[in-house]
Amino acid sequence: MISMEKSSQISGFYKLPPQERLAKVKELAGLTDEEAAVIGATGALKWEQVDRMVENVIGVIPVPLGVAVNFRVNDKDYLVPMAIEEPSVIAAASNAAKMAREKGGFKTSSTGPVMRGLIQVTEVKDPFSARLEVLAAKDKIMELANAVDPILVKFGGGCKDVEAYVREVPNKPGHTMLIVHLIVDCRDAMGANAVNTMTETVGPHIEKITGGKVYLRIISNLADRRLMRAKAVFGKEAIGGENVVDAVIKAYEFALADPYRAATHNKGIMNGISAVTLATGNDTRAIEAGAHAYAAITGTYRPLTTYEKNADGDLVATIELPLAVGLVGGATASHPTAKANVKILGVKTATELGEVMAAVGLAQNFAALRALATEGIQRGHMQLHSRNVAIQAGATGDLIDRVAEAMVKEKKVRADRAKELLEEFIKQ
Ligand SMILES: CC(C)(COP(=O)([O-])OP(=O)([O-])OC[C@H]1O[C@@H](n2cnc3c(N)ncnc32)[C@H](O)[C@@H]1OP(=O)([O-])[O-])[C@@H](O)C(=O)NCCC(=O)NCCSC(=O)C[C@@](C)(O)CC(=O)[O-]
Ligand SMILES: NC(=O)C1=CN([C@@H]2O[C@H](COP(=O)(O)OP(=O)(O)OC[C@H]3O[C@@H](n4cnc5c(N)ncnc54)[C@H](OP(=O)(O)O)[C@@H]3O)[C@@H](O)[C@H]2O)C=CC1
Repeated sequence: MISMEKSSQISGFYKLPPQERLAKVKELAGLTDEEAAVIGATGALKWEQVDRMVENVIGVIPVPLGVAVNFRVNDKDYLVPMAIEEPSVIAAASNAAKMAREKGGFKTSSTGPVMRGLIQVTEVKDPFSARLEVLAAKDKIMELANAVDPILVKFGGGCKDVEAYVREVPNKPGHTMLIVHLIVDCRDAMGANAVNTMTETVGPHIEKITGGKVYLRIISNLADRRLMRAKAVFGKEAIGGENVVDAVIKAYEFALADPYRAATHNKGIMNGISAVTLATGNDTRAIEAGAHAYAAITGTYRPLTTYEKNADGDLVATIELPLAVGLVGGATASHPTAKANVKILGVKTATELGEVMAAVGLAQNFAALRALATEGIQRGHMQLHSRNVAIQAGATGDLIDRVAEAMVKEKKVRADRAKELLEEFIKQ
């Protein structure tokens, strides 16, 4: 925190070289040499690379990168890079993927890499008539949109359709807006820049057609035309018996019945999906926004997965959610670690990436539900979290594992106990 007598108003901060910004922040925030050095350790990334990725750069914050194993998706094996700070997530994904293999792993499908670009048209006198005029001018609108992205069109993508909706403004009864949607196939791009450019390009033409005033022109993160689906059958014996099948179904029903539980259920899914999103340099906020908006698309917030029992008594699990991820554009192609991670994964298209991510989300959710509905989450999770607790208590070297193991054995994974154990071990 900056002390009271120092101001955070620093005009031109962004014009400084990153190391000078770091020095300034060090002075203002009273960082030690060691703290400043940690922030400034850019590792394999060069200062000029990070400085061009975002603004006001002073360093990097490395996040652990792990690889989930055992994934078999559509009869192909994948190593899944996951960037995440939370322990037990990667172990859990690998655990579920191992159990899924017995019945063939994951089967996936999708609706293709299609996004919606939104154009808000206000002050339209006759919105229902204007809507029809927009739809009638669809070909011209698509032509204008596609003219600004010939590369996307060359790859088979581009604006493919136009939709239009008259929306009532809830806090102003009787007051409407016309919302025009550009339906854009983004191929291997996430598509935000491409779609936003298209919406801005066609804006003036939409004003001409409708006689209204165009305001916002922006992609929608509720990517309901870019749905990724995955399914797996977990054999009852492989997961611990028919009672475990029933227990997982009950856990799912809890999420169906109660939005408070559904939020945590979906958080567990996103543990896996966000970790792959980050590892591949994709936009974690776009993915999270899309997933949670889709979970609430019926008006009730619901789990993104389903669980049921088949005729053999095995557990059948499915997932469906929007996943707007790309292999070109954004940081996906500019961040060297993201590029290497895509190589580890071995996906060739953005849709293949999205489908594998759906499988990871399903695996993650199943592992968590199985643990929650049987022994509880803490045994597996806390066992792995115990090392963090030991480090927080000041343990280093061999002492980290000794303190962690002792806490797990005692079933007391707590900071105060870690400190006590550490003191005991140091005295010995
Ligand atoms: C943690 C496990 C996997 C232990 O599970 P276990 O039964 O002790 O594992 P196992 O010894 O039988 O091993 C099975 C496989 O799991 C993997 N595995 C096993 N251990 C490791 C490890 N140390 N490091 C890496 N991988 C590991 C590994 O692939 C292994 O296969 P093998 O290599 O032996 O052929 C299990 O208890 C589990 O799946 N727990 C679920 C944990 C979880 O979901 N964590 C997420 C964080 S909690 C949260 O944020 C979400 C939540 C829970 O709130 C969501 C919700 O409420 O729905
Ligand atoms: N609401 C949101 O989610 C928003 C997100 N963003 C950000 O936008 C970025 C993603 O935008 P995006 O449009 O994907 O990125 P880019 O604009 O960087 O990349 C997409 C472009 O790459 C070119 N391209 C080359 N090969 C292909 C191919 N095989 N498939 C598709 N396109 C190809 C296309 O044409 P060309 O070469 O002509 O450009 C395409 O327009 C992310 O950084 C995201 O964080 C930005 C605004 C809002």
